[in-house]
Amino acid sequence: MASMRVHELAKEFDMSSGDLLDRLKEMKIPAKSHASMLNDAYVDKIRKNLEPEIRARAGALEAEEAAALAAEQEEAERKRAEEEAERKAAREKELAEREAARARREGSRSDDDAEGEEHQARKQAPKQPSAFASLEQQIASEKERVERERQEARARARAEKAAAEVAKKRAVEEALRRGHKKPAKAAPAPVPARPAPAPAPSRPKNNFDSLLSQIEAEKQRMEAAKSVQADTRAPRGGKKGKKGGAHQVVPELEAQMTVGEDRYAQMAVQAEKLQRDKVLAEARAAVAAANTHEGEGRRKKRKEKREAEARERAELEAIERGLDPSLVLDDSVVEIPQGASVAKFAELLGVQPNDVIKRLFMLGQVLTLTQTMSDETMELIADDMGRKVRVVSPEEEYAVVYNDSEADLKPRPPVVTVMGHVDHGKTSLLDAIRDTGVVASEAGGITQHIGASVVNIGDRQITFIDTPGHEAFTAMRARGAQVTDVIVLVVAADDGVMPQTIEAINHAKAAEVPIVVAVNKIDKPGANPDRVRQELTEYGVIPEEWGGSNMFVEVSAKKKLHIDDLLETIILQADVLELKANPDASASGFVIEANLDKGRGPVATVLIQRGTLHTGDVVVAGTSYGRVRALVNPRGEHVAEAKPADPVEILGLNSVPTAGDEFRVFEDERDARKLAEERALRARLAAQETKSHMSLDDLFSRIEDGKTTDLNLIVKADVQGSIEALRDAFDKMDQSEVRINIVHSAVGGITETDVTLAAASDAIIIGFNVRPTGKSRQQAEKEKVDIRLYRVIYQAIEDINAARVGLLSPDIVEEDTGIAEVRETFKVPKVGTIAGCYVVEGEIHRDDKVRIVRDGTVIFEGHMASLRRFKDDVKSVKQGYECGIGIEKFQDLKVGDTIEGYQVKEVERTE
Ligand SMILES: Nc1nc2c(ncn2[C@@H]2O[C@H](COP(=O)(O)OP(=O)(O)OP(=O)(O)O)[C@@H](O)[C@H]2O)c(=O)[nH]1
Repeated sequence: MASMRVHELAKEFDMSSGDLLDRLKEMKIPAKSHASMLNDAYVDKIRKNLEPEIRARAGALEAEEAAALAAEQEEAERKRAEEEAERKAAREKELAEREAARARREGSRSDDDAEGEEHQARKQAPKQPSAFASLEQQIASEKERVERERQEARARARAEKAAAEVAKKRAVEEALRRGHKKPAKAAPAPVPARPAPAPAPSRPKNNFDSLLSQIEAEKQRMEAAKSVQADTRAPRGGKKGKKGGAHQVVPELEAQMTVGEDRYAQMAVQAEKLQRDKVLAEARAAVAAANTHEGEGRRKKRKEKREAEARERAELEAIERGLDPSLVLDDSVVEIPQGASVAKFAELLGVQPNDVIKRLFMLGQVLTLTQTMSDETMELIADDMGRKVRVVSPEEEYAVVYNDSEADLKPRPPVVTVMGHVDHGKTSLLDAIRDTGVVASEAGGITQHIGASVVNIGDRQITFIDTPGHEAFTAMRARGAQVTDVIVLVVAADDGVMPQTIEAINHAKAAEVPIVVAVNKIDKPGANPDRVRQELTEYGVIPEEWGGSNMFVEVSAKKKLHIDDLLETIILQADVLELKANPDASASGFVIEANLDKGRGPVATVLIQRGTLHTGDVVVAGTSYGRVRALVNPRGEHVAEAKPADPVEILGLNSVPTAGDEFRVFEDERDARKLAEERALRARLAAQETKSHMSLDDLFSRIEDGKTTDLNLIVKADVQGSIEALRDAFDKMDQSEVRINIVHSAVGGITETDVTLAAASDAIIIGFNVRPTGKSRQQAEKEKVDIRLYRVIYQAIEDINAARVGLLSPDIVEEDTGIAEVRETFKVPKVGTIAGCYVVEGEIHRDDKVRIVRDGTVIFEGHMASLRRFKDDVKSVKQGYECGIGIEKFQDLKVGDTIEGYQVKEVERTE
């Protein structure tokens, strides 16, 4: 036996669910609502407990019903008898009255016998009442019949209802007895054979005052009945099924209607059927609605099921991949700063750093917590973890847009770059300008090379970028550093327009910078300034006096002729440009030169473009940052501030920035540090990412073998300008066969890290006026990293070009002999400085050429003046011995310097 719900059981017992719940409570059977499920045991117990009660109730109901029925029947009988008596009395009274009237009429007729035929006819009229009397009787009997039938129908309905109730109770008893889940379906509700008739038309009054009105009423009733009947037989086109339609046709019902059956009964049956249909229709609609609802519910459930399955799959996958499943379900994108360390990456993703390290290891990358991850690696690892990340560059993070109002802008000096063909006199002209300007008046002629100079003409200032030539200009521009307002194009009057003159014009035009032409060397006999003017017109540089827009000045750098004119012309050109900047803001600009100063540490010359820079300001310049310890102007003076277009040296940076780097003052030192460190990490990473192995000697054979098309270089130099110049030269090389990549470049000696990086990225190290420091040389030998040292750029370019075509075999090579370390220095009168040294490597010879290396940088090259052991001159000193060394024309030896001995040897070409 299955379980049942409370309401089902309540129905079985013909009681309300509430009542049953109360009883269940008494029986201590747990059930909360009508929908609560009752198990078999409880159902049995309930039945057992309630059976007597139900039985008794059914019995009581039966007796009660029988008594009520009897009383009702008795009452109906009594009423009927009363009515019958009333009717009889009325009829008798009426008959008596009629008899009396007739008697009266008989008496008067004997008095009126003499009246005529016509009168007789009229007199016969009183015979009419007898006809009406018959009709009256008919009406009365009809009314009587209707009333009787009505009474009988009522009694029958009551009896049937009582019988149905009794049957139902019996069924319940039967069910209880048989233990059925549900009682036998209760007898269908008896359809009253003769339900209450349709409302009768206005009932005639007992005294029948107006027979005509009664007749009329009867007619109306008949008509009404007829119309009802007609309606019930209306054509099938009727609005079948319309809610609330009282006279709809039910075809199956029509068939049920027997011709002889009482019309009212038929109508009642039909009404009931209609009612049932209506209920059914409503039920169907409700079911349909429920189905629709259920449909939606099902769809929703299906969707939820699908989602749950997908989630489950993702979770399983995550578990298989060793992930925290909850992370997989997180769709949000995490922003990670570029160059983030493993620890930072893990922290931002909210994952275990060990997990990240493990995954990195699986990818073949062995990184520690503090090591940085590349953009690609971060994305790979994140993807591996089922996460989404977006790598944000520091520039993006700290992006800033300057928006100065017109009122804040003040006039500023112009910034000028000198360009021109080789040997046309750029350097000489700059020197001449400096001599003309205030610098020339400085005592002792000490000039401070900071990468830019300032000259004053009256109360006007002009800033010159010291590095002449378009290489530096282009290199700066390539890095987004547009610092030049005016270009002075130097053209030798005796030589005219040459290839680099044209290049310079093109660069100036590309940068949309106006050109002032300095026709130089006019002191020379073969000088022809007009020819220069003429030639320049071909390249769109047209003198003002010829209707163009370019100002021309004829000068002699050597003889310092018309230098003032040139400066005034530059001022004029600047006035045309209306150069302005906001001086009342935090400073920003570009690094134009940077190096590592022996005594002062990292030094950067910056050109202020906006705002005013003060000592004590916190700045970021490329990957460097720091608080400005001192500001030095081009005259070597310490200044408290620098304004727009001022070049100034910054002391206090933590490292050497790169020429072309943007610099900016930060309010918060922590932000400055963060940006700089992130940039530095990114730079290191970029260097680390390139991997392969290379030597300049086998470049050609590799190209032939089709093994490589890349030449990776690490460039170290004493000044940034050399790096930029080399980079620019490489950019111009034909790279169709060999692509040259500078994977890392910096100012300073060649370190062990450089060698490691070179080994990792299969790069060659190129050094300009720098030397390997510490154990880097040994490491390079061990790792077979090719280190090439040069003094001039063109040698490096020549070598690389030669290597590309397999011609690399230098005629002359420098062979290192030995290295001595300066442990002490002595001032010897009339001789100069003598270094007390210790030979750490090889054997150093008296006739060796020497390099003096300090902090990895070659600070001097020359010859030995003396080599002594104790007081004796010796020819050589071997590793592990002490000696005294004097250097020709160099007295600045310091403890910690290394003296490298080498010999220049001719080597036969190997091709
Ligand atoms: N007669 C004469 N000689 C000049 C003049 N200006 C420069 N020179 C000479 O021209 C040569 C080249 O001068 P630089 O100033 O080195 O020329 P540059 O354009 O800087 O050369 P690079 O740096 O090699 O591109 C030097 O020997 C100068 O002395 C001048 O006005 N008259």
